[in-house]
Amino acid sequence: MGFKMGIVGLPNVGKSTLFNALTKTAAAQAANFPFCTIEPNVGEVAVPDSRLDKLAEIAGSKQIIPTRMTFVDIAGLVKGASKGEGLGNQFLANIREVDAIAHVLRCFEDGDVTHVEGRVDPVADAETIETELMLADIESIEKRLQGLVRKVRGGDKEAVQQEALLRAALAVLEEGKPARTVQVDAEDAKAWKGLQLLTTKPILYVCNVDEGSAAEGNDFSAQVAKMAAEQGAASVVISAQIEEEISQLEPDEAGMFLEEMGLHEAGLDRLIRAGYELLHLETYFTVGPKEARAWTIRSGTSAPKAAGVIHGDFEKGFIRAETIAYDDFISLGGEQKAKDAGKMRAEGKTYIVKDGDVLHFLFNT
Ligand SMILES: Nc1ncnc2c1ncn2[C@@H]1O[C@H](COP(=O)(O)OP(=O)(O)OP(=O)(O)O)[C@@H](O)[C@H]1O
Ligand SMILES: [Mg+2]
Repeated sequence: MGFKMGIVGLPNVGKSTLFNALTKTAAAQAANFPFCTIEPNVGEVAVPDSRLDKLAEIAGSKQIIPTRMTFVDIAGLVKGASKGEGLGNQFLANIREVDAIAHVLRCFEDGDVTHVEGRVDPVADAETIETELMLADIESIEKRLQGLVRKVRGGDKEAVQQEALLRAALAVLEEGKPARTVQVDAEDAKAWKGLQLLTTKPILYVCNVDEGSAAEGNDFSAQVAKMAAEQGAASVVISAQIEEEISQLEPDEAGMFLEEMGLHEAGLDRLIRAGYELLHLETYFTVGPKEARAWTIRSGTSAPKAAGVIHGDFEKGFIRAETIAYDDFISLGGEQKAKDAGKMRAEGKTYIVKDGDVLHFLFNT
């Protein structure tokens, strides 16, 4: 499965710098010129979770394997992109494939780093990008509606449902609002998601600030936070440049550096967690002497589906999940002690896995 966040924004705002920091590589070329990135860069990032270390310590696990999330560094978008300006709309398709958008906004002043609009104004930049995504959605909806005409006439149920959803999206888009403002009934949720409209993707605004503002943010990031709150979106403050420097350091060096900067944790950890929350993701654990491992599920996932994240056979042959809540595992001192205290539950097919559950699956082969 795996969840994907797309890093989106105007050219030269620090997207590739952020990507390199996240993936602790220099895989993406980051440089002070617009349209530096053309082909998307894809990387997997470990999701930080201190619970995993505690579980491993108690169980004496030899290996710790965090769960992962994919980030995609996408080429810069400009005004008119949906009409072929800049690098055009070829890479709007890259955005279509992601589950959520990390929208990087330039919140630093630096005369040496070119801003494509010649001024620093993150709220206006956000609107520019959102407008392009809305225009791209309108264009793709109009095309798709034409393609559906025949099937709808023929009474094809799926086509009728799609048409209704596309029209609902088009109505709000034509009022200048993103498609995510459409209220969708539960029975349409799956078809709605299947439309892959760009402006239905949840957004995390990433305020890329100067070094000195990494701890507290600045006026620009405050404006973004206000805008995000009005939209019901999330925002984080980060200095991509510093994060890239930190990502090159050894862990204890990085800790000292963070303290000097007045930061409690790397901004990247906050960003990854915010992405996780944005997608309503949760973690369960498998813990043994060999390894302690974290796995990602959507909140509300049943035990067999959760088992399927590890292996399809686990889902198909699912019998039950021996379950210990994280707090019980920790406070009682491990699996055996939790079992002795009657805190290991046998959960069946209808059990909804909870964040932090320590699971052991029993299955037929
Ligand atoms: N917080 C920051 N403070 C100062 N300079 C920064 C900051 N973040 C990034 N930069 C600089 O901005 C320039 C552009 O960065 P980067 O190449 O990451 O942008 P990009 O958004 O990927 O651009 P493109 O869309 O062209 O691929 C680089 O010179 C980088 O060092
Ligand atoms: Mg780039």
